[in-house]
Amino acid sequence: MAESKRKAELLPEDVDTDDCLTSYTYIYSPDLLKDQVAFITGGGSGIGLRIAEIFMRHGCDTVIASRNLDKLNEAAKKLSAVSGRRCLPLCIDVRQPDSIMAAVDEILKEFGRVDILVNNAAGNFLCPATALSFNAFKTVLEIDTLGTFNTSKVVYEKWFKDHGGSVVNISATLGYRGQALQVHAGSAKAANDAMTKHLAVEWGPSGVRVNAVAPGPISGTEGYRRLGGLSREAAVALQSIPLQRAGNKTEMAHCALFLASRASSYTTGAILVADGGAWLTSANDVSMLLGIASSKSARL
Ligand SMILES: CC/C=C\C/C=C\C/C=C\C/C=C\C/C=C\C/C=C/C=C/C(=O)SCCNC(=O)CCNC(=O)[C@H](O)C(C)(C)COP(=O)(O)OP(=O)(O)OC[C@H]1O[C@@H](n2cnc3c(N)ncnc32)[C@H](O)[C@@H]1OP(=O)(O)O
Ligand SMILES: NC(=O)C1=CN([C@@H]2O[C@H](COP(=O)(O)OP(=O)(O)OC[C@H]3O[C@@H](n4cnc5c(N)ncnc54)[C@H](OP(=O)(O)O)[C@@H]3O)[C@@H](O)[C@H]2O)C=CC1
Repeated sequence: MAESKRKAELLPEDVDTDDCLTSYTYIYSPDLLKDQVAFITGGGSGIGLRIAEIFMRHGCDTVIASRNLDKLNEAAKKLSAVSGRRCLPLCIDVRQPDSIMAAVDEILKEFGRVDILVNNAAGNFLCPATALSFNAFKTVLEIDTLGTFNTSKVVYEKWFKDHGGSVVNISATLGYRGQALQVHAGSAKAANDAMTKHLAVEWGPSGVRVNAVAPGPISGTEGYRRLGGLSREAAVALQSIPLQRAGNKTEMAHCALFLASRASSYTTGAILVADGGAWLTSANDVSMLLGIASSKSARL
């Protein structure tokens, strides 16, 4: 098969824009999430923004929530324009349970329901353990792990407990084999994978499914830029991934859509690995591939 054809098949329409897609071809029924409401943390940028867009293109209204309200307001306008659905931007810090409680009260007042929670908010940077301050490790744990628990608990208690629902956590395969410069994020995401399974068991009887998507390197995102994805070395390193490329945001949104929707109605406690096979190969240490030295004082 010609190389160009093979690559074209691997890459669904996507451009590494920080914006919404200019065109979209449906894989699932356009009505898959019709009239549902999704609450997406960190939905104003990157993977979260694309998840919001794809959900809205499938008939869903969304709430996008994070710390920067200006960014969210701008994103919400664009999302509504491309989808014709409603998007409510709300300011929250997932480390602050009070801010989540206020947001969920607002969602229930505005929409009268919430069907899907996507725990996408996270923080990460490359840093060797010796240079990582106690507060830096704590901060990443607080955003990624406590933030996921805080948001899940509030949504469960205020709505899912009595009405059922679907939780989708955005994890990462970066720590599956262990990696230098990533002890904070790898530990946080590993805890989240455990949390996914625990909550799936505990909340299943209430009709709540809890699943996770575990991405590898996803282009056109802050995470990709922060971890060196735009470097020349990364272009070479990406060839060590079995699918020989980075993933894209639309591909992650399709995984989240599958797990959020009735397409996966008998699936709970699952972690859907979407990393092109990256973690299966031995050469998957980002710092090693990018030639980043893990010196005692390095701060990247
Ligand atoms: C991408 C690689 C490409 C190619 C490689 C090719 C092949 C690889 C093959 C396989 C690999 C497979 C997979 C890996 C690939 C990709 C994995 C990507 C994972 C991405 C995960 C993400 O989470 S991405 C999300 C990115 N977005 C963000 O981080 C935005 C949000 N972030 C923030 O708000 C901040 O950065 C924050 C997390 C620090 C929180 O901010 P705030 O609450 O304001 O906290 P601060 O007060 O600023 O800081 C708190 C303490 O943290 C210290 N700190 C801050 N920044 C750094 C840093 N850069 N280094 C070290 N320490 C830092 C800060 O000093 C504070 O500590 P003190 O002790 O000083 O108080
Ligand atoms: N990009 C990649 O290659 C990979 C990404 N992932 C995961 O995908 C998800 C999205 O990452 P990506 O799109 O790259 O990065 P982004 O930086 O675009 O997304 C992170 C979002 O989290 C929000 N956020 C951060 N801290 C908080 C907080 N305390 N409270 C509320 N919201 C917060 C940010 O908004 P604001 O600043 O307004 O608060 C931002 O919108 C993350 O869970 C990440 O770990 C996993 C593997 C690979």
